[in-house]
Amino acid sequence: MGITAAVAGASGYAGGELLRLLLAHPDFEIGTLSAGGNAGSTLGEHQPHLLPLADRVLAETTPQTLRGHDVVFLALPHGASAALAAELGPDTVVIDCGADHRLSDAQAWAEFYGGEHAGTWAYGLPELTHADGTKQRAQLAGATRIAVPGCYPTAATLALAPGFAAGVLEADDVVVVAASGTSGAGKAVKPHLLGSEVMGSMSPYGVGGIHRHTPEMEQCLGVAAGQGVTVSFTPTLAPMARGILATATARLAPSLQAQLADDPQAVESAVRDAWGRAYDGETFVHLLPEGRWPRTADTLGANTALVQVALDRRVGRVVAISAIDNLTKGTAGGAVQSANLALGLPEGLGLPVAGLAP
Ligand SMILES: NC(=O)C1=CN([C@@H]2O[C@H](COP(=O)(O)OP(=O)(O)OC[C@H]3O[C@@H](n4cnc5c(N)ncnc54)[C@H](OP(=O)(O)O)[C@@H]3O)[C@@H](O)[C@H]2O)C=CC1
Ligand SMILES: CC(=O)N[C@@H](CCC(=O)OP(=O)(O)O)C(=O)O
Repeated sequence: MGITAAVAGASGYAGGELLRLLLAHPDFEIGTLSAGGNAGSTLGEHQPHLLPLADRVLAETTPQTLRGHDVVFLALPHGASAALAAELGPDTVVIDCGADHRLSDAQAWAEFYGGEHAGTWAYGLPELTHADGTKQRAQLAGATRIAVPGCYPTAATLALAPGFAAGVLEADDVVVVAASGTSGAGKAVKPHLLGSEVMGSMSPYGVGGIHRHTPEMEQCLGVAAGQGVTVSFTPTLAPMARGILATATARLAPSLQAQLADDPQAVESAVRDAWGRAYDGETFVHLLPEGRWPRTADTLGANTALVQVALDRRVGRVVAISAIDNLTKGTAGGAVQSANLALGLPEGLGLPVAGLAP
């Protein structure tokens, strides 16, 4: 008998991507599928691409329907997971795709989300490089409660963390601008996501340091730097269903700044080496060869992050770019990768590394 997995929020985008990946995973058996108002309908009505599960009836999302599985994946709106997880028993591995347990700073939670902070779970970004050179995956092995990162923080962190861990970047001048496909906003109907609004146009939103992923990026990069990092983040909406392209820039650390005029080549090598070291041997995060740039199309449907880094010599800034599929590495793929680690399975088991381009 395989490892039994329930998916709450199965009718949504994140839930659908979780099920696509779980269907291809050799060790998971898919148990309860649940939803909110759509409970009682079949999965096929909401996820027609998941043919093998089309006739499964969606249960209500309650502790009773989710109990009795080895793993429960929660792909629910913010605020729904704490009460459910409390009823699931300490031995059940709970993987939460929502934001409720990502932040360790209750004040940041109150400022960006409002309401009471539900507590902090192990942060599910295995490739996050810490200041001491270790990786976040060490904290996920055997964990029973895991918070899956937000999609933008996944992209921004994987782009910049190597530079902070290696001490080549300044912590107080980080700028991230990222473009996301519309599936990042979920399935619920929103006027600004109508096809006629999105097609043929790109638009910014959450401008001015107010997007709730800002403190999450600062938390991740702070772990990499071993000190506080401040980030100016601007999200934009792109006319595509999936994908995030994050462009992140940060000022060079003072020692490298000083070296720039005399020996720019040495500075460039120090920068490239930092990223090369961090991602050498990683299955899902790739530093591209020099001169090649990340494209969202190359990550579609794959649990990968493609990263490139360059030095802007003229202004002494490092430019790091990453591409992910927001629903795969940015949500469901990251969730399954973390579940593999929690359960002692090979980290990459069942996860795709090949994208869908063009
Ligand atoms: N989309 C993305 O790229 C990312 C999403 N996430 C997170 O994943 C979670 C799900 O997001 P996403 O799939 O995009 O959202 P969707 O709106 O597409 O799906 C939401 C799911 O939750 C269910 N649901 C809604 N309200 C309730 C409720 N009160 N009780 C039980 N179930 C409910 C819905 O069921 P019904 O159909 O019945 O309404 C649906 O299955 C969110 O926390 C999101 O922040 C994280 C990273 C990236
Ligand atoms: C395009 C778009 O709208 N994206 C979402 C982020 C998606 C994500 O990662 O969400 P959670 O933190 O909610 O899990 C947004 O900006 O709110």
